[in-house]
Parts: sequence; structure tokens; C-alpha cells
Amino acid sequence: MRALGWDDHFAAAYAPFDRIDARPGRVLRVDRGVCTVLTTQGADRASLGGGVMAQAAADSVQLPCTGDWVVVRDWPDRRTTIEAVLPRRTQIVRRTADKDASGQVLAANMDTAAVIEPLDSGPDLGRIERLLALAWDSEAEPMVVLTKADVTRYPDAIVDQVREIAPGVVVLAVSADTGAGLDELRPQVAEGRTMALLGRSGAGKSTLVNALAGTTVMTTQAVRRVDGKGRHTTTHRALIPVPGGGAIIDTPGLRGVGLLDGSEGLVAAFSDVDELALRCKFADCSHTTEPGCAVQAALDDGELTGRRWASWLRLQRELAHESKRKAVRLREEQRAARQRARERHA
Ligand SMILES: Nc1nc2c(ncn2[C@@H]2O[C@H](COP(=O)(O)OP(=O)(O)OP(=O)(O)O)[C@@H](O)[C@H]2O)c(=O)[nH]1
Ligand SMILES: [Zn+2]
Repeated sequence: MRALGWDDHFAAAYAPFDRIDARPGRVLRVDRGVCTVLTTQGADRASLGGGVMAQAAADSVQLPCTGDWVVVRDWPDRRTTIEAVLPRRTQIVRRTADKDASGQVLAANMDTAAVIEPLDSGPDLGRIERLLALAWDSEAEPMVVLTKADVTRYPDAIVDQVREIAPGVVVLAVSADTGAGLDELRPQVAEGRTMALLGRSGAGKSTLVNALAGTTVMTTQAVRRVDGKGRHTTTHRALIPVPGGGAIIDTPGLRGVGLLDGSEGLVAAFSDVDELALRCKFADCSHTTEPGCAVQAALDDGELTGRRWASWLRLQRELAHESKRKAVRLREEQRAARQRARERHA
């Protein structure tokens, strides 16, 4: 348990739940509401207890997810349930596609949130920026891992290019084929540490897991099936213990991730742009035509690329749009509640 990150902090959170038929465990994966939980007694399948279900109904972020430390309870009829999710230290949350735009937790309690981008088709800088905002939001240490370094002739040049758009973040190029760069990554999955991988399908996440965890765990754990729309989806969202070390969390291949309203990770991911904007002559500079605009000056002399500036504007607009949607939804809910109250009193 310690190897997987169990510590005094989680032990203290568990203490109030401690009883003879309860034990702590870490969620390895979730399939349609059934969790596979690793405890000192091995892996167990557990369904959600009533309390957890009630909390999750009010807020989907409360649903147990891969990486969570939970309280499992054994019942006389041999059922096992999850009675509580211990407070997370870190979590990667994305906006779900459904209309109520709630959050979905992709991974919990990781120390490192690694953005995985392959080098076989020139890295998509915009995607790295977006995923980095998510990684910064998680409170874990963000990182960029460029995979398949063996298929490109000048990986170092690309690493430099990516560093430019990832201020304050370690950027590594690795190859599962040649093993290059893997040693620099291993400390992230040392005993007691967990690294989560975030990236699109085909980015090389499973291959990286295999390279770090040794065996071909993923191929045996991955459950590929065709969803209702005939697409192949990888349903694994698994935590894989690393022999002699900590753990890796492989999130499902992300098609697109929406940032949640209130994301502060965006500012952290664009700290260079944020600092530039602070140097403008006017505090309320719109960075378009004002004299003394540091952003326009940086764009002119090439210190800031037009691509990065446009990317920042686009993500900011997206967040603004999200908070507007949220405000509208809140107002509608309040109006409906008032209406119900009136009807009760009528
Ligand atoms: N040349 C080379 N190919 C690699 C490397 N790592 C992964 N690949 C290939 O890239 C493809 C995708 O790798 P996966 O590990 O399956 O990608 P993934 O991110 O797990 O994708 P999903 O499971 O769909 O989320 C496979 O065909 C791998 O063989 C590498 O280091 N070098
Ligand atoms: Zn300005």
C-alpha cells in the first residue's frame, strides 16, 4: 500500500471509517460503476455504497475514479461496497460533453500529470497547451513526454520547440523502442509515486506503460469493445502498479478535452503570456491597438508567436463561454426552484 502512495495523510482520513468489516484500498479501474479495488487482500470488485451514490448524484466529480483511495466494506452476503472516497490530493477533471457540462475525473492522487504527445506526426502544440492547462489544474506536477522519439531525426529540436510553449514544465523525449529517455522518467514512478498519462488515442500511452511496468500488463487489462456508434473505444482507465516502484495511471485516449469553468491552470500554462500582459502600459489593455502594449511588441519582434497568442485567446474565450453557460444554468435552476415554491404555496 505504501508503494502505491498510501501515507499518514490518507491513514488519518481513513481513521473515522475504521471498523472490523472495512478496509482501505486504491481503485485500479472503473467499469460501468463497478470498481476494481486493490487492498492488502488483493484485487476486489466493489459496487457503490448508498452514501457514495447519493453524493455522486449531486456532483459527478464525487464518483470514485482510478487512483482514488477508498473505504471498502464487506457485507455478510459477500458483497463488497465502496463506502467512501477519501479526499483527493490531486485530480484531473475534464468537462463532460453532455449539456449540463459537469466535471468528469480522469485520474486521482497522482504526483505527476504527464501530457503524452507522439513525435511521429509533428507534435500538436495546441493540444499540448490545452492538456497542460488540465495538468496544471490537477495540482500534480505537470510534465510533457514526447513519445516515439526514434521515428524523428531531430528530437532535440522539437523538444526545444515544445519547451517554449511549456514554461516551468519538464519536457522529455522518450522511445519505448530504443529505451531512450526512459531512465529520466522512472523517478516519476518510484515507490510511493503515481504518474498519470494524458493524451490522445495512439499517443503511445499503453506502450509507455509496458516499457515502465515491464510486462505486457496493458494488453491483458485493456478491454477494447465497440461502443453504440460502432467506434472502437478503449474502456480501460487503469492504474498499473510498477513492480518495485509506484504506479502509472493510463487515462482513456482523449478525443478532445474541455476546460472547466474556473480553470486556473490556463493562466499557469500560459504564464509567459500572462507576464507579458502585465507589462502593458495600461492595466486594462486589450492588446490590440493601445500604445505601450507589451503583447503587440512581443508579437512584432517574434518573442511571442502568433500561434501561441491565438491559442491563448481561443482557450480564454472557451472558458468565458463556459462560465456564461454556467451562470445561465444557475439562473434557470433558481427560477425553477422559485416556481416550485410558489406552486407549493398556491
Ligand atoms: N516507433 C515507435 N512506435 C511506438 C512507440 N511507442 C508506441 N509506438 C506505436 O504507436 C502506436 C500507438 O501506441 P499505443 O501505446 O497503443 O497508444 P495509446 O496512447 O495507448 O493509444 P490508446 O490505447 O488508443 O489510448 C502503436 O502502434 C505503437 O507500436 C515508440 O517508442 N516508437
Ligand atoms: Zn497590451
